[in-house]
Formats: sequence, C-alpha cells, structure tokens
Amino acid sequence: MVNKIIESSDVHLFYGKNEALKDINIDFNENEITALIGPSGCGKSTYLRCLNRMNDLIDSAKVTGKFLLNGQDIYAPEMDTVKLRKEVGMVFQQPNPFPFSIYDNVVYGLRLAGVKDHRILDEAVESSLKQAAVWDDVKDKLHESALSLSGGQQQRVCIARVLAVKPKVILMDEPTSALDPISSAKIENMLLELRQQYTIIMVTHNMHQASRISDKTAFFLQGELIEYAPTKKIFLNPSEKQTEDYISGRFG
Ligand SMILES: Nc1ncnc2c1ncn2[C@@H]1O[C@H](COP(=O)(O)OP(=O)(O)OP(=O)(O)O)[C@@H](O)[C@H]1O
Repeated sequence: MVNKIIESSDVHLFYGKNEALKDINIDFNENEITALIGPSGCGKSTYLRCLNRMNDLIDSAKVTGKFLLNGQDIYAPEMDTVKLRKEVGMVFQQPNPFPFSIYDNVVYGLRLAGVKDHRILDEAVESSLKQAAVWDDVKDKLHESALSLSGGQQQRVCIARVLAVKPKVILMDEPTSALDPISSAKIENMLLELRQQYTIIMVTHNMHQASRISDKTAFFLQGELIEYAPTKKIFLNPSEKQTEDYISGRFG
C-alpha cells in the first residue's frame, strides 16, 4: 500500500503583501522522487521551505494551510523544529559544508543530538558517505577539510551530512545546478538508489533531470500549482496548456 508521508492542503504564503503561494494542495508518497518545476520566481523554493518550516526564519513570511508529516501537524505549536528538520532534511543549491573536516561535517547532527560513541560515529560516517556515493573519493582523507574537495564532492558530503541523521524526507533545492555534468550524473544515480529508503522532493530547472529521475512532477506558475501528476504524464501528455508550453520551452 502506498503511504502518504507528507500532505499539504490550502497552502497560502505571503511575504508582506506579496502572495507567493496561492492555494497549493500536494501530497507526497513515501519512497518517491518528486520534481518541483516552473519558471524563476513561481514559488518552488518557498513551497519547499514550508515543508520543514525554514520560512519561519523569514520575518515577513506568513504561511497558512495544513501540513502533515505522517499525520502529524508540522505547524503545531508543540512541534520541535530541530527534530522536524532532522526528519525533513535539506540540501541547498550551493554546496555548504562547514569549515571542518569531512568527518566532522558528517557527524555534525549526531554530535548535536549527543552521540559520543566513536564506533557509532565511525559507522555513520562510512555508511552515509557510501550512500552518498562519495566514500571512495574521501575515505583516505576523512580528517581533511571538506572545503578542500571539489564542488561535486562537497555536495555529496552535504548529502551524507543529511543522511547521517536518518531523515524520512530529503528536500533538495536545485542540488546539481552548480555542478558539472559528471558530478550531476553521480548525484542523479545516487538519488535513484536513495529513493528505496527515502522520500525526495527536489526543485529543478533541468527538465531532463526531472524527466530522468522523478516519479511525479509538480508544475508551478506565479504562485499556483498548475499541474501535479506522474512525470511521464507531465512530459508526454500534460492536461494543461501552460504545462505543455513550459515543458516545450515556449516560455520560462
Ligand atoms: N525572503 C523573501 N522575502 C520576500 N520575498 C521573497 C523571499 N523569497 C522569495 N520571495 C518572493 O517570492 C516569490 C517566489 O520566490 P521563490 O524563490 O520561491 O521562487 P522560485 O520558483 O524558487 O524561483 P527560482 O527558480 O528563481 O529559485 C518571488 O516573487 C520572490 O521574489
């Protein structure tokens, strides 16, 4: 049976007077990859940030609507946002390793959670870096600065840092747009593997990427969700003319 891991309904978000999200309704199934697509400024990143309450950090942002993670209200006053962001982890467009060693980057969240046992930390480093497909690149230099790595390697270390705390959902905001095609392909292949264990929601401007790796695609335009459907349908037989125009490069 398919399990809905995240449900969102009647979502509106205002930055001051600017309504950036207009009545969005999307549910996400467990172990699927969803691509959020649409032209610049249509609200994709804003919507993504709603899912782990990153918009709480923006004073002017006011969000209404309902968001559930496994049936639990993400916006309940008693929700612990640190815990939420562990369960709903985030990878950003620019690789953002901390200026520490590769090892210390990966165990950062575990140490914050109070884990001190070296055996547990060592195991987490190895398994997360393997899952993030960067273990072979870094296994002999775990105690060197993460900043000494290439951009593509840094991004995979950042993904390992998220995986180490065993999230349920991984949010990705254009995770490969700053990378070369080979690094991007490595990350795409890794995401297809990770889908067996995680639910992935990814903003991308790369239509080929969306069609190659996602199960579902959501097309946003000017703060509205125009169409949300299996990726094959969106790319081969969209219901809405605006979707077709965007996919075929007629605007955006
Ligand atoms: N921190 C903010 N404060 C005020 N307005 C914002 C803020 N972030 C985004 N916006 C506005 O909200 C709207 C949606 O922006 P958002 O970044 O979500 O779009 P996007 O689809 O992710 O764009 P892109 O593809 O360029 O990243 C835009 O009009 C943008 O100017």
